[in-house]
Amino acid sequence: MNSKSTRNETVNLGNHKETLTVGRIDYANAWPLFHHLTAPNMEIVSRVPSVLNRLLQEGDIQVSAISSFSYGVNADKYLLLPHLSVGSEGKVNSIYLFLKEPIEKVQPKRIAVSTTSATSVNLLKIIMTKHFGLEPEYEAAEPVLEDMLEHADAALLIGDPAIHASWEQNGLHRIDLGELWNEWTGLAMTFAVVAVRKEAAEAAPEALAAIYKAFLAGKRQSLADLQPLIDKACAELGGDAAYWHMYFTSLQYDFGPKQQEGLTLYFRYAKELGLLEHDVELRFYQYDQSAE
Ligand SMILES: C=C(O[C@@H]1C=C(C(=O)O)C=C[C@H]1O)C(=O)O
Repeated sequence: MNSKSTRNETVNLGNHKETLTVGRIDYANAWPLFHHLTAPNMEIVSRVPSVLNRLLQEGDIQVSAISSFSYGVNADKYLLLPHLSVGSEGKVNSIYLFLKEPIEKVQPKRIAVSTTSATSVNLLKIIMTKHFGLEPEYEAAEPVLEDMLEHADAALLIGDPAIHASWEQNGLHRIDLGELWNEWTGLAMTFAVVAVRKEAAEAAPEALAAIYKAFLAGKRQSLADLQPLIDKACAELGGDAAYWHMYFTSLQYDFGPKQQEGLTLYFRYAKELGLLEHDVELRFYQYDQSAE
């Protein structure tokens, strides 16, 4: 083999194995999907959900965990990676509306909502309108509870800041949005999905197949032994092992018929209220082992 053909071989390999950038949600809720995720031809960027939503929408990254609402907005451009999500059927423990007064007693007029969220902000609007029959004003705010409540009657937090606020003795009332959704509709709620841009799925099928396989393997490994995640959470976020065991086992990471039913109803309500412009169909990436 002369040096020319060797070089060509390398170039060909390079074309086939394009690198994809994968967006990772920067909160504990997504750790079971990402903690063990490794694949060749992959770079990872860690951000809060709203930033990942924008990076994937603008094509700056090709694959990402995103707010499920953002899938609803961009469904024509994305495919869902099957069997991957972050959600709950009941308490989610990290998506809370904190209120100065119980909602049965005082109707909130102004609600500050975290700039990091898309799914939960719109879920809150659905719940306020359709469940409580209320039309409060919403203002986007950085996720700092005290500041949010300076000008508002209630505040929506998600992710790690919501967990930390739930540990404080702040005298606030709180509503767990996953729990309320489940009591109201009887269904599960999916807050995050993992999506790929269609053109990336076409351009880099091998890299995508390898990353998808790594996602499934990494999730399986995380759920088979939660201890490394629990240890990391105690060290980085505080709290004790019992709390984090409860937290990771309350969340759901699959995206089966139950989760799809709940998310489909959420998209229907969002469309009814004008929060989404279109009906949303769930369309999936077809994993093809021979593509690897
Ligand atoms: C479970 C959670 O769900 C998160 C909520 C999101 C949203 O509201 O847009 C996005 C991603 C999820 O990881 C959480 O915040 O803890």
